[in-house]
Amino acid sequence: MTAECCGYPISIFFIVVNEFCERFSYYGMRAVLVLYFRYFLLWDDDLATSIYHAFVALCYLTPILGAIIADSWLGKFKTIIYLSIVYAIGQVTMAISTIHDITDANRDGTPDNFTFHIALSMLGLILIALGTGGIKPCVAAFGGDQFQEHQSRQLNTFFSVFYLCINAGSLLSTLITPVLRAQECGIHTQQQCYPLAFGVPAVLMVISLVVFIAGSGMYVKTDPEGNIMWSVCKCIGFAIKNRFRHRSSSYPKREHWMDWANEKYDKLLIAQIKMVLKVLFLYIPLPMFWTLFDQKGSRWTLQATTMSGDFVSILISTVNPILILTLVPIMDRLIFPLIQKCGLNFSPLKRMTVGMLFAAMAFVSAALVQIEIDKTLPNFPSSSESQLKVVNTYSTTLNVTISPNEHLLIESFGVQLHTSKHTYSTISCMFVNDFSLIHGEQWCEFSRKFGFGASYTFLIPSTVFSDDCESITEVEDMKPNSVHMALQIPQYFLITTGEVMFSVTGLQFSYSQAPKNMKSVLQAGWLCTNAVGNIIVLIVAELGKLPKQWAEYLLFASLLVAVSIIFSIMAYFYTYIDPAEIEAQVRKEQGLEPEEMEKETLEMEEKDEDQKNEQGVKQTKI
Ligand SMILES: N[C@@H](Cc1ccccc1)C(=O)N[C@@H](Cc1ccccc1)C(=O)O
Repeated sequence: MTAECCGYPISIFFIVVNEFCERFSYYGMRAVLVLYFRYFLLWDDDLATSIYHAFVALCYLTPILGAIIADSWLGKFKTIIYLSIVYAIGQVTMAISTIHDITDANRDGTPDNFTFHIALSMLGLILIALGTGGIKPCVAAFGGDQFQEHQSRQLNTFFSVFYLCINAGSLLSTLITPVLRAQECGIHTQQQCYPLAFGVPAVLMVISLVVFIAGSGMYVKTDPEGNIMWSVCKCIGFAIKNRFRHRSSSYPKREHWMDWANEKYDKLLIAQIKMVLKVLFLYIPLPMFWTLFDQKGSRWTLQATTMSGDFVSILISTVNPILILTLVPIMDRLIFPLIQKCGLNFSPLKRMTVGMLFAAMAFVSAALVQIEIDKTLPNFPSSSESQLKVVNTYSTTLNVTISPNEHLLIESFGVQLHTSKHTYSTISCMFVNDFSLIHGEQWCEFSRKFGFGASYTFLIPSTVFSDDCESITEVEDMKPNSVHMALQIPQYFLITTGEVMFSVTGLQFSYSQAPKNMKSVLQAGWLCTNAVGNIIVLIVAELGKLPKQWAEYLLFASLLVAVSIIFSIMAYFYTYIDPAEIEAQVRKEQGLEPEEMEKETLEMEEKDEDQKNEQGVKQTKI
């Protein structure tokens, strides 16, 4: 009997606090990682972003490893502890790699041995990816394991609270770590304080581990039932081989292709594999959601840089977790119960489909914003056009006539331009920051705010020597960004609503539909859909760019709508199961008690090994 508080096992308190600290550590480190590559290691933008994305992709591929270790070998509890130690070591290594004084022998403020810092930070990142990815499927599943059968309502709430903790941790850290980086620190010279920005996430990871260990006495710990993944692979392999051997029509068909493993494998194992495969099959269309979701970190951020408004980076990194913290309680307490009261069955798979549609709507909204932005952007000559700029420095308007040419993109400044068809009146080029102009002995102070995205030309006549700064003419060649960033709020709102419906539900669904001994594996499968989604972003969005950004947004929205239709059809044919009930039923059919079942599986494995050994002996004799 586990200790309870308000119907919840007390042990989950340690698990959610552990998750909060771990996510603080992960997102905090991620928030300053590209800056570290760019300004500490002095990598160019391309290298910095490529290594960053490679690291993120690795973080979502390692869950499979963690799940196999947990379900087949160490169990979830020990896997979380061991991999958290690896993770904490990785964070500490990363923090040490950012101390410039270690190799700054000449004390000029820059490291003298970049190879040392690069090697150490890469080692740190590999350990972090192994740790964060490895424990990810285990922590959610381990949290679920703490609940008993009568606590199914609390179990669903747990996954929502778990998601809230993730976002509270990520929100705080993405706000705090950039501020820590902006501090100055150092032994010989004062530099931007990367050791502090990476050190705090390292401390949080250690705290996360300590909190998890502190709850040790209270957890429900399930031991792994032998090397389950190996047994699963062998069983599937045998079913395929056996089916192939009996492909002639004289053999009667079987209900499921996995039933071809009946001759050799335990019925319970076969039933469990069927449950897992059914869910994994359902996951096939899901990466498309993440393909859209993950573009908010790339495409949408770039879109924001062409808009007006301050605090771009802070807004971008915090809007998602802030919305999650607001929307999860609203959905759980208000929207879902209301839908239920209306007599509608809003099942998990329906929620996920609606989540996809919300993400598609977010992209339609992004496309509309893009169209507005495009209207304000300057015209640049295409590869088949030429551009002509005419600048008039006289104080009176000049008339210039140009013979018509359809390939000529004409801009003119202080000039009435006549072609046979149109009259143009525009402007040209170039300073984008506050500056002082020095001309001989004369200073002309320009102190004004230049709008982002704008381009200016300052025309300085020779008369400027006669103390006449006023005669300098300012021409605004390109207008500053004028579409306000607030227009992005609807798309962020829609995608986050989609995330709550899709991701929180997916987490619950993956847990509830998995057999007891494969909970982590299905969580890892769920996380893999995200890794695949990221890979699709890299392939489709990077290689196959459409000429117009809004068209690309609409293309992604249409693809997701198509995928959500396919998913809804697949979901229609999916029957929700209670894995524990099916397992009990199979056991009953076999007339076996649970312990006997385990014994039988072991005997089967031993027989298998003996057969192999025998064959080996025979072969040596021949
Ligand atoms: N909403 C995200 C966290 C986030 C924080 C700051 C900026 C963007 C996102 C979230 O809850 N992530 C979860 C679930 C998840 C989502 C996508 C891929 C894997 C897991 C997380 O565990 O980090």
